[in-house]
Amino acid sequence: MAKATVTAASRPSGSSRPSHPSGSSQLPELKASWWESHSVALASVRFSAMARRLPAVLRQAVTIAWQASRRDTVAALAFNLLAGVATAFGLLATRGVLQALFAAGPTLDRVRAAVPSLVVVAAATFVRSGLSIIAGWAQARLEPQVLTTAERRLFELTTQVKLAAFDDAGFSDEMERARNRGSLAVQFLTRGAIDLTAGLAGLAATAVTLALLHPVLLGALLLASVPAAWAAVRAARLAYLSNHARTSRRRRLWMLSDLMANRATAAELRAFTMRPFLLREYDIMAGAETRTELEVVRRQTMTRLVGGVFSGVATFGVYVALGALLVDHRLPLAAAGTAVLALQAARNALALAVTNVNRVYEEGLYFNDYTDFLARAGERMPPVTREATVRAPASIEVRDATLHYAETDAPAVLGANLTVHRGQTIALVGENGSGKTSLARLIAGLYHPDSGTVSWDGTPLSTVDPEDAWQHVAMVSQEYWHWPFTAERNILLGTNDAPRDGTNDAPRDGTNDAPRDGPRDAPRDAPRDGPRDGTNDEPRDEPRENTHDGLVEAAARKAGAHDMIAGLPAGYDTLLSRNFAGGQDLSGGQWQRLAAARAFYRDAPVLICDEPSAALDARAEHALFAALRAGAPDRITVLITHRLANVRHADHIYVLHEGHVVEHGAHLDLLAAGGTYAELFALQATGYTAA
Ligand SMILES: Nc1ncnc2c1ncn2[C@@H]1O[C@H](COP(=O)(O)OP(=O)(O)OP(=O)(O)O)[C@@H](O)[C@H]1O
Repeated sequence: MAKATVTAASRPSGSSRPSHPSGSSQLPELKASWWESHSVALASVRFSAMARRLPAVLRQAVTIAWQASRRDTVAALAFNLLAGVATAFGLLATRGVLQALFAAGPTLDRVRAAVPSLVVVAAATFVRSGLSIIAGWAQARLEPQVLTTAERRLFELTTQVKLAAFDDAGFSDEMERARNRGSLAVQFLTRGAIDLTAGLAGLAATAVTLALLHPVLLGALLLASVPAAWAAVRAARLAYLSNHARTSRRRRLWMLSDLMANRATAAELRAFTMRPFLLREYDIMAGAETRTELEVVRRQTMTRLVGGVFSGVATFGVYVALGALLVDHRLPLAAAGTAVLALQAARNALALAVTNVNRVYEEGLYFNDYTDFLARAGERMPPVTREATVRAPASIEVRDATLHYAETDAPAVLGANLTVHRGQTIALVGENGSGKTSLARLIAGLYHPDSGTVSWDGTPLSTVDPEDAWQHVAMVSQEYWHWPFTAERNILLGTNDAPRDGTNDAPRDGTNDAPRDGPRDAPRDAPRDGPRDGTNDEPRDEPRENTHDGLVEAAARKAGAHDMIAGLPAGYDTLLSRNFAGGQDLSGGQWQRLAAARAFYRDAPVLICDEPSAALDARAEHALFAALRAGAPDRITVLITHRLANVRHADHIYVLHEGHVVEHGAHLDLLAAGGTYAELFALQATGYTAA
């Protein structure tokens, strides 16, 4: 039996409370993220800088569209460009029509002379419409593919970045922006880029026509475009800046709305009469939000007004130039008539182009958040270290391990040392915040220590692909998620077995090397003995060890969850989420049983149980620990619990205080040592024995 060791540790000092100014929100200010200064700088660029930026944004949009579908990208761009060419043909043919009509001679002869050009005009109009429709079709096909590509890329990274990334306060903000707006921006940007192409193609067509009619008209057209483009870009920038400034307020509003209209908070909200406080917070946030929005709308309207006035003046100037050329006899009447039509078409094309310059610029800013997040997340990927591989470990050794979470001063774990062999159970105990969960995360390879090592069979986890290690870990964590899947899928989570409902996770190789009693890959539609809806006449007393269903059921039984699941309306097939039609919810203890069943099903050689019985009733707790003890000889078990009666069977107990291991040893040795463990144990025991 190991000797108990007791070391000294200092006690925590007192804490101070933040004070809140009265009359303002009592919710603390959300922290600014790294990207804020970056994107403010980006959003306040001048018109010229924006124009320089557009090609790069467009190139990025086309690149992502290209990745989504080459065929549709080419089709959308090419058909829009061809439609522009058809527009130019149509306009030039119009000049032929007007020339023929304005020529001298009898009306019938003039009309006859105009017919060939009229046919070209009609054909050009027909072709242009057809090309635009096909381009629109390609664009409509492209957009959902682009969105899927962008989202898929995002989720590939968010599910793979180091767990430590989530401890960075800015990361969730960045992720939210990229997820909520950034991915959508990719779709809008693609739409904007293609519409901009269409607008520019139309503009180019009319510009070519005007240049052929008279070069001066081209200059006039360009001059007329500037005010409208300026107004559009400025309005977009105002919208972006206001949106950007409102992010943290909107998040708070969202949080408040979730607190006030949520089943989970409804009871506590009432019992603690929190309604006035929450409504007041809402009023403060929503009031500020509305004021900001109204101010933005006012400034946008002013901008558009100024842009409109200048645009009108510029257009008037163009018509004056046209009139002067006509009076000067430097432009024939037919050409002047064509120029009027071309200018009309140019105005439409310009409106399309300007609207989409606006959109592309604005979406480009959001898109930038998306690409920046991808880059930032890419930096936080686990290192691709395949120097070594790990198999189911026979021993785990922690040497002088220290762990600091991001942006915290005090280490969560400080110089921890422990060794555990297969067949052993170690228990981590200590006060709240003493570092138990953090140490368990190090053991599981979810975090790597800042200094020191965690080795499995002598291989440091920092040198292996983390997924290699996680395949050998099962975890009943303190804060397990209520996965909105069926009861069965909740037990199967993350394993390579296919559920009967076909919502299988992507298969992973070698989920578990440890031999199991029965096959884990039984076919999805393996014959079932009877209904699983809980109305079965013949209760399934004996698990069918060698079938897929049998293994799920056996795990549920070990966790004391089978009877509960069998009693659900559709048994193992019951959806455990009230968000779905026919979905059910479970009590806290029932969810915890399910979490334990998941760990038993995974049957991994390393089992981490972090407060696995916190919500269980006494009988269920007793059964759970009996099941854990029964499986202990085949695995390494790490047990964290505040109920010390449950750790007395552990082979070795580690007592933590402020990240230090301050005592360790077997139960009886620690009692004999008379340290913190003995004190806490006696305290709990008194609770049961006191009269
Ligand atoms: N993700 C995190 N980011 C920053 N600090 C964290 C994080 N997780 C834990 N901590 C801090 O690290 C310290 C140790 O936390 P840990 O969860 O390991 O304690 P614990 O002993 O498991 O506590 P409990 O008994 O309450 O579960 C605490 O001070 C906690 O505030």
